[in-house]
Amino acid sequence: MLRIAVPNKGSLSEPASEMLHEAGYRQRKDRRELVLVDSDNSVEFFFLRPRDIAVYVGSGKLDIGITGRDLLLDSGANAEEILQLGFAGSTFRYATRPGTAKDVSEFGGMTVATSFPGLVSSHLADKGVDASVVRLDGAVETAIQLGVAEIIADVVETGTTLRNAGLEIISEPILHSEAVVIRRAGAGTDDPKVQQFLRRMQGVLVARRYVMMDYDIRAERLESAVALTPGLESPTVSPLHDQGWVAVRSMVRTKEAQRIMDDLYELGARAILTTGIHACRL
Ligand SMILES: Nc1ncnc2c1ncn2[C@@H]1O[C@H](COP(=O)(O)OP(=O)(O)OP(=O)(O)O)[C@@H](O)[C@H]1O
Ligand SMILES: O=P(O)(O)OC[C@H]1O[C@H](OP(=O)(O)OP(=O)(O)O)[C@H](O)[C@@H]1O
Ligand SMILES: [Mg+2]
Repeated sequence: MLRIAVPNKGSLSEPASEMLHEAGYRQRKDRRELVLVDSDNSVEFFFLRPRDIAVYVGSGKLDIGITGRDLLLDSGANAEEILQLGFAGSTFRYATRPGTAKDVSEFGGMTVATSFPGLVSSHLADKGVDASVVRLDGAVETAIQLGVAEIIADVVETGTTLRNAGLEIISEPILHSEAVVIRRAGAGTDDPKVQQFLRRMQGVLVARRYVMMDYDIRAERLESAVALTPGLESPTVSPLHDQGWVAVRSMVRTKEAQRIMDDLYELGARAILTTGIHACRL
Protein backbone atom coordinates (compact mmCIF):
# COMPACT_ATOMS: atom_id res chain seq x y z
CA MET A 1 0.00 0.00 0.00
CA LEU A 2 1.18 3.49 -0.85
CA ARG A 3 0.83 5.74 2.21
CA ILE A 4 -0.15 9.29 1.29
CA ALA A 5 -0.49 12.39 3.52
CA VAL A 6 -3.30 14.78 2.59
CA PRO A 7 -4.01 18.19 4.22
CA ASN A 8 -7.01 17.91 6.55
CA LYS A 9 -7.69 21.69 6.88
CA GLY A 10 -7.01 25.09 5.35
CA SER A 11 -6.59 26.29 1.78
CA LEU A 12 -4.91 23.09 0.57
CA SER A 13 -7.42 20.60 1.93
CA GLU A 14 -10.37 20.80 -0.47
CA PRO A 15 -8.45 21.23 -3.74
CA ALA A 16 -6.11 18.37 -2.79
CA SER A 17 -9.02 16.00 -2.11
CA GLU A 18 -10.75 17.14 -5.28
CA MET A 19 -7.67 16.39 -7.34
CA LEU A 20 -7.26 12.95 -5.76
CA HIS A 21 -10.92 12.24 -6.46
CA GLU A 22 -10.43 13.24 -10.12
CA ALA A 23 -7.45 10.88 -10.20
CA GLY A 24 -9.81 8.05 -9.30
CA TYR A 25 -9.04 7.69 -5.59
CA ARG A 26 -11.64 7.40 -2.85
CA GLN A 27 -11.84 10.45 -0.62
CA ARG A 28 -13.38 10.88 2.80
CA LYS A 29 -17.03 11.92 3.15
CA ASP A 30 -16.68 13.06 6.73
CA ARG A 31 -14.07 15.73 7.56
CA ARG A 32 -13.40 14.02 10.89
CA GLU A 33 -12.05 10.87 9.25
CA LEU A 34 -8.30 10.68 9.89
CA VAL A 35 -7.34 7.62 7.86
CA LEU A 36 -8.97 6.18 4.77
CA VAL A 37 -8.02 2.94 3.04
CA ASP A 38 -8.68 2.77 -0.71
CA SER A 39 -8.07 -0.93 -1.20
CA ASP A 40 -9.12 -0.93 -4.88
CA ASN A 41 -6.17 1.35 -5.60
CA SER A 42 -3.82 -0.01 -2.90
CA VAL A 43 -3.52 3.39 -1.28
CA GLU A 44 -3.91 4.55 2.32
CA PHE A 45 -4.66 8.24 2.93
CA PHE A 46 -3.69 10.00 6.18
CA PHE A 47 -5.46 13.33 6.72
CA LEU A 48 -2.97 15.48 8.62
CA ARG A 49 -2.33 19.11 9.49
CA PRO A 50 -0.70 20.75 6.45
CA ARG A 51 2.30 21.84 8.58
CA ASP A 52 2.98 18.31 9.77
CA ILE A 53 2.96 16.64 6.37
CA ALA A 54 6.58 17.38 5.44
CA VAL A 55 7.68 16.04 8.84
CA TYR A 56 5.94 12.68 8.35
CA VAL A 57 7.15 12.32 4.77
CA GLY A 58 10.67 13.51 5.62
CA SER A 59 10.93 10.88 8.35
CA GLY A 60 9.96 8.19 5.84
CA LYS A 61 6.86 7.11 7.81
CA LEU A 62 4.66 8.09 4.87
CA ASP A 63 5.62 7.60 1.21
CA ILE A 64 4.17 10.74 -0.30
CA GLY A 65 2.52 13.96 0.83
CA ILE A 66 0.62 16.89 -0.60
CA THR A 67 1.58 20.22 0.95
CA GLY A 68 2.61 23.79 0.08
CA ARG A 69 6.16 24.59 -1.05
CA ASP A 70 6.28 27.29 1.66
CA LEU A 71 5.32 24.77 4.36
CA LEU A 72 7.87 22.27 3.07
CA LEU A 73 10.71 24.81 3.18
CA ASP A 74 9.62 26.20 6.53
CA SER A 75 9.62 22.75 8.12
CA GLY A 76 13.26 22.09 7.28
CA ALA A 77 12.18 18.44 6.85
CA ASN A 78 14.24 15.99 4.83
CA ALA A 79 11.77 15.96 1.92
CA GLU A 80 11.71 17.23 -1.66
CA GLU A 81 9.18 18.21 -4.32
CA ILE A 82 8.47 15.63 -6.98
CA LEU A 83 5.45 17.24 -8.72
CA GLN A 84 3.88 20.71 -8.86
CA LEU A 85 0.09 20.64 -8.61
CA GLY A 86 -0.84 24.13 -9.85
CA PHE A 87 -3.29 25.11 -7.06
CA ALA A 88 -2.93 27.23 -3.89
CA GLY A 89 -0.58 29.54 -5.75
CA SER A 90 0.76 32.42 -3.67
CA THR A 91 3.84 34.47 -2.95
CA PHE A 92 5.50 34.79 0.41
CA ARG A 93 6.42 38.39 1.18
CA TYR A 94 7.48 40.96 3.72
CA ALA A 95 5.12 43.84 4.49
CA THR A 96 5.04 46.79 6.83
CA ARG A 97 3.46 50.18 7.49
CA PRO A 98 4.50 52.77 4.91
CA GLY A 99 7.70 54.53 5.99
CA THR A 100 9.14 51.71 8.15
CA ALA A 101 11.56 50.21 5.64
CA LYS A 102 11.97 50.00 1.86
CA ASP A 103 14.16 46.92 1.67
CA VAL A 104 15.14 43.81 3.67
CA SER A 105 18.61 45.33 4.17
CA GLU A 106 16.98 47.94 6.47
CA PHE A 107 15.44 45.35 8.85
CA GLY A 108 18.46 45.21 11.21
CA GLY A 109 17.34 45.43 14.87
CA MET A 110 13.65 45.10 13.95
CA THR A 111 11.23 42.25 14.67
CA VAL A 112 9.49 40.20 11.97
CA ALA A 113 6.26 38.39 12.87
CA THR A 114 5.37 35.30 10.85
CA SER A 115 3.84 31.81 10.91
CA PHE A 116 6.84 30.62 8.87
CA PRO A 117 9.82 31.26 11.18
CA GLY A 118 12.09 28.68 9.52
CA LEU A 119 11.62 30.22 6.09
CA VAL A 120 12.05 33.78 7.34
CA SER A 121 15.09 33.10 9.55
CA SER A 122 16.95 31.44 6.73
CA HIS A 123 16.02 34.22 4.29
CA LEU A 124 17.26 36.89 6.73
CA ALA A 125 20.46 34.90 7.34
CA ASP A 126 21.02 34.63 3.55
CA LYS A 127 20.67 38.40 3.29
CA GLY A 128 22.99 38.90 6.28
CA VAL A 129 20.32 40.84 8.19
CA ASP A 130 20.25 40.70 12.00
CA ALA A 131 16.52 40.91 12.80
CA SER A 132 14.44 39.01 15.38
CA VAL A 133 11.69 36.63 14.32
CA VAL A 134 8.56 36.08 16.38
CA ARG A 135 6.35 33.12 15.55
CA LEU A 136 2.57 33.60 15.47
CA ASP A 137 -0.09 31.13 14.46
CA GLY A 138 -2.00 33.33 12.00
CA ALA A 139 -3.56 36.75 11.42
CA VAL A 140 -0.01 38.12 11.61
CA GLU A 141 -1.06 41.46 10.07
CA THR A 142 -2.38 42.48 13.48
CA ALA A 143 1.07 42.04 15.06
CA ILE A 144 2.13 45.42 13.68
CA GLN A 145 -0.95 47.23 14.97
CA LEU A 146 -0.41 45.72 18.41
CA GLY A 147 3.29 46.59 18.43
CA VAL A 148 4.58 43.01 18.55
CA ALA A 149 6.61 43.53 15.37
CA GLU A 150 7.55 46.22 12.84
CA ILE A 151 7.52 43.83 9.89
CA ILE A 152 5.46 40.78 8.93
CA ALA A 153 6.20 37.98 6.49
CA ASP A 154 3.15 36.17 5.17
CA VAL A 155 1.35 34.43 2.34
CA VAL A 156 0.01 36.89 -0.25
CA GLU A 157 -2.48 35.82 -2.87
CA THR A 158 -4.49 38.85 -4.01
CA GLY A 159 -2.94 41.30 -1.52
CA THR A 160 -6.37 42.19 -0.11
CA THR A 161 -5.52 41.18 3.47
CA LEU A 162 -2.43 43.41 3.48
CA ARG A 163 -4.27 46.35 1.91
CA ASN A 164 -7.07 46.08 4.42
CA ALA A 165 -4.53 46.17 7.23
CA GLY A 166 -2.93 49.32 5.75
CA LEU A 167 0.35 47.52 5.06
CA GLU A 168 2.56 47.68 1.98
CA ILE A 169 4.70 44.99 0.42
CA ILE A 170 8.46 45.35 0.69
CA SER A 171 11.05 43.92 -1.67
CA GLU A 172 10.80 41.00 -4.07
CA PRO A 173 8.91 37.86 -3.00
CA ILE A 174 10.83 35.56 -0.67
CA LEU A 175 9.20 32.66 -2.48
CA HIS A 176 6.62 31.64 -5.09
CA SER A 177 4.58 28.81 -3.58
CA GLU A 178 1.97 26.33 -4.78
CA ALA A 179 0.72 22.91 -3.75
CA VAL A 180 3.29 20.20 -4.41
CA VAL A 181 3.72 16.44 -4.04
CA ILE A 182 6.64 15.64 -1.77
CA ARG A 183 8.73 12.58 -1.01
CA ARG A 184 11.59 11.83 1.39
CA ALA A 185 14.78 13.38 -0.01
CA GLY A 186 16.78 10.88 -2.01
CA ALA A 187 13.99 8.26 -2.05
CA GLY A 188 13.52 8.83 -5.78
CA THR A 189 10.43 8.04 -7.83
CA ASP A 190 11.38 4.63 -9.26
CA ASP A 191 8.95 2.69 -7.04
CA PRO A 192 6.19 1.52 -9.41
CA LYS A 193 3.48 2.51 -6.90
CA VAL A 194 4.88 6.05 -6.76
CA GLN A 195 5.15 6.13 -10.55
CA GLN A 196 1.52 5.13 -10.91
CA PHE A 197 0.40 7.79 -8.44
CA LEU A 198 2.39 10.48 -10.27
CA ARG A 199 1.01 9.39 -13.66
CA ARG A 200 -2.53 9.69 -12.32
CA MET A 201 -1.90 13.17 -10.90
CA GLN A 202 -0.17 14.29 -14.10
CA GLY A 203 -3.19 12.94 -15.98
CA VAL A 204 -5.47 15.22 -13.96
CA LEU A 205 -3.20 18.21 -14.62
CA VAL A 206 -3.29 17.57 -18.36
CA ALA A 207 -7.06 16.93 -18.37
CA ARG A 208 -7.51 20.27 -16.58
CA ARG A 209 -5.18 22.25 -18.80
CA TYR A 210 -6.02 20.87 -22.24
CA VAL A 211 -9.03 20.30 -24.47
CA MET A 212 -9.28 18.13 -27.56
CA MET A 213 -9.78 20.11 -30.76
CA ASP A 214 -11.18 18.68 -34.00
CA TYR A 215 -11.57 20.50 -37.31
CA ASP A 216 -11.71 20.02 -41.07
CA ILE A 217 -9.35 21.90 -43.35
CA ARG A 218 -8.40 21.86 -47.03
CA ALA A 219 -5.30 19.74 -47.55
CA GLU A 220 -3.24 22.61 -48.97
CA ARG A 221 -3.79 24.61 -45.72
CA LEU A 222 -2.92 21.68 -43.47
CA GLU A 223 0.62 22.77 -42.64
CA SER A 224 -0.48 26.26 -41.56
CA ALA A 225 -3.29 24.78 -39.48
CA VAL A 226 -1.03 22.25 -37.80
CA ALA A 227 1.37 25.07 -36.93
CA LEU A 228 -1.49 26.53 -34.85
CA THR A 229 -2.34 23.17 -33.25
CA PRO A 230 0.92 21.22 -32.97
CA GLY A 231 -0.50 19.11 -30.10
CA LEU A 232 1.62 17.52 -27.41
CA GLU A 233 3.43 15.25 -29.84
CA SER A 234 1.83 15.43 -33.26
CA PRO A 235 -1.78 15.89 -34.41
CA THR A 236 -3.80 13.05 -35.93
CA VAL A 237 -4.69 13.78 -39.56
CA SER A 238 -7.34 11.64 -41.34
CA PRO A 239 -8.59 11.90 -44.92
CA LEU A 240 -12.22 12.99 -45.47
CA HIS A 241 -14.46 11.34 -48.05
CA ASP A 242 -14.63 14.70 -49.79
CA GLN A 243 -11.25 14.73 -51.52
CA GLY A 244 -9.07 17.72 -50.85
CA TRP A 245 -10.18 17.99 -47.19
CA VAL A 246 -8.66 16.43 -44.07
CA ALA A 247 -9.80 16.12 -40.47
CA VAL A 248 -7.35 17.11 -37.75
CA ARG A 249 -7.43 16.17 -34.06
CA SER A 250 -5.06 17.76 -31.58
CA MET A 251 -4.78 18.72 -27.91
CA VAL A 252 -4.64 22.48 -27.21
CA ARG A 253 -4.33 24.49 -24.02
CA THR A 254 -7.79 25.33 -22.65
CA LYS A 255 -6.76 28.97 -22.15
CA GLU A 256 -5.77 29.32 -25.82
CA ALA A 257 -8.65 27.33 -27.33
CA GLN A 258 -10.89 30.28 -28.31
CA ARG A 259 -8.06 32.24 -29.93
CA ILE A 260 -6.92 29.16 -31.85
CA MET A 261 -10.49 28.50 -33.02
CA ASP A 262 -10.64 32.10 -34.38
CA ASP A 263 -7.30 31.69 -36.15
CA LEU A 264 -8.28 28.32 -37.62
CA TYR A 265 -11.56 29.75 -38.89
CA GLU A 266 -9.67 32.60 -40.58
CA LEU A 267 -7.45 30.00 -42.21
CA GLY A 268 -10.50 28.24 -43.69
CA ALA A 269 -11.02 25.47 -41.16
CA ARG A 270 -14.63 24.46 -40.54
CA ALA A 271 -16.54 22.21 -38.10
CA ILE A 272 -14.13 23.28 -35.37
CA LEU A 273 -15.05 21.52 -32.13
CA THR A 274 -13.50 21.35 -28.70
CA THR A 275 -14.23 18.66 -26.14
CA GLY A 276 -13.10 18.32 -22.54
CA ILE A 277 -10.68 15.62 -21.50
CA HIS A 278 -11.85 13.60 -18.50
CA ALA A 279 -8.67 11.71 -17.79
CA CYS A 280 -5.47 10.84 -19.55
CA ARG A 281 -2.12 9.08 -19.38
CA LEU A 282 0.49 10.66 -21.58
N1 LIG B 1 -5.05 32.94 0.38
C1 LIG B 1 -4.29 31.94 -0.02
N2 LIG B 1 -4.12 31.69 -1.35
C2 LIG B 1 -3.35 30.66 -1.77
N3 LIG B 1 -2.71 29.83 -0.95
C3 LIG B 1 -2.85 30.04 0.36
C4 LIG B 1 -3.63 31.09 0.90
N4 LIG B 1 -3.58 31.05 2.24
C5 LIG B 1 -2.79 30.00 2.53
N5 LIG B 1 -2.35 29.40 1.41
C6 LIG B 1 -1.48 28.24 1.32
O1 LIG B 1 -1.97 27.25 2.19
C7 LIG B 1 -0.91 26.64 2.90
C8 LIG B 1 -1.10 26.88 4.37
O2 LIG B 1 -2.08 26.04 4.77
P1 LIG B 1 -2.66 26.15 6.25
O3 LIG B 1 -3.78 25.22 6.31
O4 LIG B 1 -1.56 26.07 7.23
O5 LIG B 1 -3.12 27.65 6.31
P2 LIG B 1 -4.44 28.29 5.73
O6 LIG B 1 -4.78 27.75 4.40
O7 LIG B 1 -4.18 29.73 5.82
O8 LIG B 1 -5.54 27.78 6.74
P3 LIG B 1 -5.88 28.30 8.22
O9 LIG B 1 -5.05 29.51 8.45
O10 LIG B 1 -7.34 28.57 8.14
O11 LIG B 1 -5.58 27.15 9.11
C9 LIG B 1 0.37 27.28 2.41
O12 LIG B 1 0.97 26.46 1.43
C10 LIG B 1 -0.10 28.59 1.83
O13 LIG B 1 0.74 29.05 0.77
O1 LIG C 1 -3.49 38.11 -0.34
P1 LIG C 1 -4.82 37.57 0.08
O2 LIG C 1 -5.68 37.17 -1.07
O3 LIG C 1 -5.53 38.50 1.01
O4 LIG C 1 -4.58 36.19 0.86
C1 LIG C 1 -3.57 36.03 1.80
C2 LIG C 1 -4.11 35.74 3.16
O5 LIG C 1 -4.74 34.45 3.18
C3 LIG C 1 -4.25 33.71 4.28
O6 LIG C 1 -4.90 34.03 5.46
P2 LIG C 1 -6.07 33.21 6.14
O7 LIG C 1 -7.37 33.75 5.70
O8 LIG C 1 -5.86 31.76 5.90
O9 LIG C 1 -5.86 33.57 7.67
P3 LIG C 1 -4.60 33.25 8.62
O10 LIG C 1 -3.75 34.47 8.59
O11 LIG C 1 -5.24 33.03 9.95
O12 LIG C 1 -3.90 32.06 8.10
C4 LIG C 1 -2.82 34.22 4.42
O13 LIG C 1 -2.29 33.95 5.69
C5 LIG C 1 -2.96 35.70 4.15
O14 LIG C 1 -3.27 36.41 5.30
MG1 LIG D 1 -4.09 30.92 6.92
